[in-house]
Amino acid sequence: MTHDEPTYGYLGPAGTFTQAALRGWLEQQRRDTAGAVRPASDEGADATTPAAGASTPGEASSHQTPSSSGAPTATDDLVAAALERSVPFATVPAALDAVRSGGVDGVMVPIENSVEGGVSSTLDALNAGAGAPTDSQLLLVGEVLVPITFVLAARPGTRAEQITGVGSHSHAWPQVRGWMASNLPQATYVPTLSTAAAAQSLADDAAENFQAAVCAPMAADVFGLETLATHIGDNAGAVTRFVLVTKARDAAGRPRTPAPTGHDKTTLVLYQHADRAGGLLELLEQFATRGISMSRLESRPTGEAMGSYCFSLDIEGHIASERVGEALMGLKRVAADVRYLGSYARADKRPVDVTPETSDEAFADARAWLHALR
Ligand SMILES: O=C(O)C(=O)C[C@]1(C(=O)O)C=C[C@@H](O)C=C1
Repeated sequence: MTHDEPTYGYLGPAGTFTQAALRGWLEQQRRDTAGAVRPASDEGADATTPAAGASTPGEASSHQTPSSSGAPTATDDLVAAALERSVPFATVPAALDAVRSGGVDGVMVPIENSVEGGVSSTLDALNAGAGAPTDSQLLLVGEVLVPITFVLAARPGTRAEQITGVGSHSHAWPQVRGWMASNLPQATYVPTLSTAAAAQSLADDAAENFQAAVCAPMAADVFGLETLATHIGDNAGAVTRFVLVTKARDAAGRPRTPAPTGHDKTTLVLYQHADRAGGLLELLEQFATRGISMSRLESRPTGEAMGSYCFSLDIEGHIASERVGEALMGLKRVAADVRYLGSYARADKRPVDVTPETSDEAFADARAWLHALR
């Protein structure tokens, strides 16, 4: 993009949880850059480098912090303006394509839910471009956690007994299945592209085979629906994790990986050479021997043949650290393909746990020792 201020996309329409995640990420960026205080790092973060994410769309600014009085501030205005410029996309692949083509600078997409697990469509769409030429590769540069609260919404005046179908996103429905079985057993599920898309169809009188939507409270507001029931999620603590995706390189050809913060994670996709006993163990050993903890691991079909899988995973630590770098080199030797999807700050800011024998210093000492022997 050539304009000064970045433009973001999200899985839309307005009122999705993904839009809420984008708002949360923009607010966090503004707080971080306004505060401009770097956390102490165990992973090579350097007090002179910009805060994580500042090299991504969102950009550093010297604007004031939000006021404690609650009065609107310049920071609030900037977030509101960024949201105003943001673009809804009907599907995750469409949103990622817009980043690749330069139509937007970054997009927020759902990747993992605490009840339903990985969002397969996102994992597959991210991986689809990861083996592509460098100029169309994508990079994860940040994450956001959003607590999920569902409502049942319908056109004003709709009565419960008139509801024979309920529209929602495929990841939302399993999170309310118990409530539906107890409260609307007659209703069948109708899949929609997002929770807010179901609400929008009702508002537009375009819903086919459903009279109510499972969506965020915000979507019911945006589309002028009546809320028939609140807090209908089966798990009150449900959380969805979203990631901000940009192009791997900016217009000047610089890599966009944000600087280490000391509380980073790295997302990878690994391919085995051939299915054989201990194949996955061989990949995971690369992390274990370097004291690297994993926070997500799932297998996804490669689509090439029955039983052919790759592994999508998140590990603790930043690619700039010695231990993660060494693990990636180890993987490069033993795996058929290693796809790096990004290193970025954890939303919960939990510091990476580094033991003395896996610290950057320990790796540097060992290398110096070997060098002296050779
Ligand atoms: O449909 C939405 O509102 C979304 O933002 C998508 C999505 C998802 O893909 O998991 C996000 C959070 C909820 O868990 C359900 C749906």
